Amino acid sequence: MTATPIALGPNHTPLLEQAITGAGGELADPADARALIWNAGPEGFPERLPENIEWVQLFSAGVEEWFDTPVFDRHPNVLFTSAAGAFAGTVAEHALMLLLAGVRALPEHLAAHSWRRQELGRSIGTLRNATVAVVGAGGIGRELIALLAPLGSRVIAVNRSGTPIDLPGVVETLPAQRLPEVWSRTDHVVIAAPATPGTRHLLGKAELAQLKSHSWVVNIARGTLVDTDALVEALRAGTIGGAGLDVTDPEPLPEGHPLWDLPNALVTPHDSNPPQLRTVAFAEHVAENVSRFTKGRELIARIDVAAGY
Ligand SMILES: O=CC(=O)O
Repeated sequence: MTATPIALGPNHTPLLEQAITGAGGELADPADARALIWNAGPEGFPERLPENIEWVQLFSAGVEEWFDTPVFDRHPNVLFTSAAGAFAGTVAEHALMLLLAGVRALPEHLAAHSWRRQELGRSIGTLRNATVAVVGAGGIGRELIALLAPLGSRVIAVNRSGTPIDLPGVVETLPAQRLPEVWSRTDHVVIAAPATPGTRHLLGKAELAQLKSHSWVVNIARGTLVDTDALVEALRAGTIGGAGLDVTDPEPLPEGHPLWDLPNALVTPHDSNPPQLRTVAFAEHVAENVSRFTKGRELIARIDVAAGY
C-alpha cells in the first residue's frame, strides 16, 4: 500500500512524525498532502489551505477559539477533527481529584496547623451514595463516570440529546434542555461540556441557589460555563460547599482574584492535561486518525461546525 501524504505543522516533533509514518502516512508539504496535522492554536494557521487538503487534525479537545476565526467558513469542504477524547483520561482523573479533595475537606486539612480532629472531621463527606451530576457526558464525562461508579456515586448524566449513557453508576441521563431539573436534585456537579454560545454561564446565580450547602462544583471544561461572580458570591456566603476549578473565567486567573484566597475554592491553572501527558496522548490520537484516514474509515472527534464543537 502506498503511504498517504500528510503535512505536519507548525512544530515538527519526532513523536508526531513517528505517529504519522507508523500509521501509514508519509510526511509531505501542505501543497502535496491530503491532510494536515496542526499542533498549535489558530495563530499562524494558513489563511487558505491548498485544495488538496481533505482533512485537518487540530490540537485541542475544546475548539471554541477556532470558531472565533474564519477557518471553518473558509474551508467548507475540509473535514476538521479535534483532540476530543484524547485527553479524557487525564482530565477525568483531575476532576475526580478536585471532587474528592473537596468532599473529603482537603483544603481545611491543608490549612490546619494543629490536630483539630473533631472539628475537621465534621467537614468530611463521601461520594458513596452521593448524587453527582456530570454535565456533558462526552469523552471526559464518560471517563469520569467510570471512575465514580466504583466509589458508589449515583450519576445523573446530562448530554445534548439525552441518549441514555449505558455505564454502571448512571441512574439517569437527561437531555441538556432538562438541565434546570438537575441542580436541586444533585449533591455535586461536574462540568465537562464544551464551550458554545449555548453553554455560556450554564451555572449562574439562579442555578447555584438551588445547590445544597454541601455541594461541590467542579469545572474541568471551560471557565465561561460558570458565572464567576455568582460563584464567588456563593462561595463567600457559604451557600455551597465549594468549587474545584481547573478552568476559570478569566483565564489566566489574575493574581489577587478572590478565587485564589477563598478557603472553599480549589484552583489549578488549567493543567489537568499538562504538556508531558498531552504530547503522548495527542500522538496516539494522531496515529489512530491517520490510520483510519489511510484506510478510508471514519475519523474520530469530527468537529460538528453547526453544533459549535
Ligand atoms: O483545554 C484543553 C483542550 O481543550 O485540549
